[in-house]
Amino acid sequence: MTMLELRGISKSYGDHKGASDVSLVAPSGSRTVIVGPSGSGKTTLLRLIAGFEAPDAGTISLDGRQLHGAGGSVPPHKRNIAYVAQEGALFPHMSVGDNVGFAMPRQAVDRARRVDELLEQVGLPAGFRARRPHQLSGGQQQRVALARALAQKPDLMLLDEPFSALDTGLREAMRTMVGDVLREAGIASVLVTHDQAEALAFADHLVVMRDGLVADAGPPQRLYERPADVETARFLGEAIVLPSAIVGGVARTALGDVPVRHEDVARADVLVRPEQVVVAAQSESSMGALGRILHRSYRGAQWRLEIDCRDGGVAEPFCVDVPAGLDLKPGDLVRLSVANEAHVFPDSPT
Ligand SMILES: Nc1ncnc2c1ncn2[C@@H]1O[C@H](COP(=O)(O)OP(=O)(O)OP(=O)(O)O)[C@@H](O)[C@H]1O
Repeated sequence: MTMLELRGISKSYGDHKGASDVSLVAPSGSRTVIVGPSGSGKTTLLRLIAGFEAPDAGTISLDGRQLHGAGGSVPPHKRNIAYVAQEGALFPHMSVGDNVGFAMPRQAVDRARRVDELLEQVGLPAGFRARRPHQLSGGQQQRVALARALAQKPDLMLLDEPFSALDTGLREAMRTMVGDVLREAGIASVLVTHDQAEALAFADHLVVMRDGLVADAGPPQRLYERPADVETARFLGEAIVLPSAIVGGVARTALGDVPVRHEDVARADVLVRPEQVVVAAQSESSMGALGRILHRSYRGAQWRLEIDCRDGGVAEPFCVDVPAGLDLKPGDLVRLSVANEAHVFPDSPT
């Protein structure tokens, strides 16, 4: 079932196009992530969904109820949508308890109990209720902002880069916590981020934006493994793009023959992810394409090798992680092959 539906949404700021004819369908109860480079239109889309701005064209509906369209626009406070911004945006002059209880009637008898429950839900002790925002760390402020948003009992939670000010470890912990809290509360969400790893980890429905347009959308695994185009592939991770001919379900590439699901064509671009590349010392194997190690960097359990296979026909050097036990150094020659199926880009030249 469809939860959120945007049809033909456009929004310009003077000559700048924030969003161009965006259509997007988020499934019911989903955790949708909008990801894209800076300036691609992610925040614009979120603000249009929240109702902070009106689109120049198009319709927006939530659970079958039209929020914006020919019939007019529902004001933001009547959309029952919560918005958590990058910095949390807590009211600085109010206590944590008053921030969280902001949307609750002041005289409600169970207000204090409900505030404590919400604080507990986001992992904060009830003792924090009397503190002011400046007495909290960045992560704690984000937890309070989330509790305040949950207090609204929204139909949809919009999260605009809510973890970007946090350091890596805390960021991951917060992301997991937010995902769990939203799942338990049964609240659908749309998260905006420019971080592809975060997008892949949080999403069950991923939307990649570029220049105000939706470049690709679907389950994250599908987008990572079978992206619509080369730019999306590169945005979501390291991508080795190999021109090839396809004959009988096999792509003839510079890194050897690779099975593909595609009809025969004389020329197609094939995507190989680095984790599919098998690297062996030249002394160990005489099979596969020949490459040379340009650099290596230590990553604890692995080495990241930058490999040059331009003589073999791969246009650019690429990086592959190998187990730390594999003693391969810059200058060494290696044999390369590809494991598993590869993806053929649908817009490949034929
Ligand atoms: N209020 C505004 N006035 C003029 N131009 C705007 C306004 N808001 C956004 N834009 C422009 O619209 C485009 C999309 O901006 P938006 O903030 O949606 O991008 P974004 O993908 O969220 O970027 P970031 O990751 O840097 O936050 C940009 O070119 C931006 O300069």
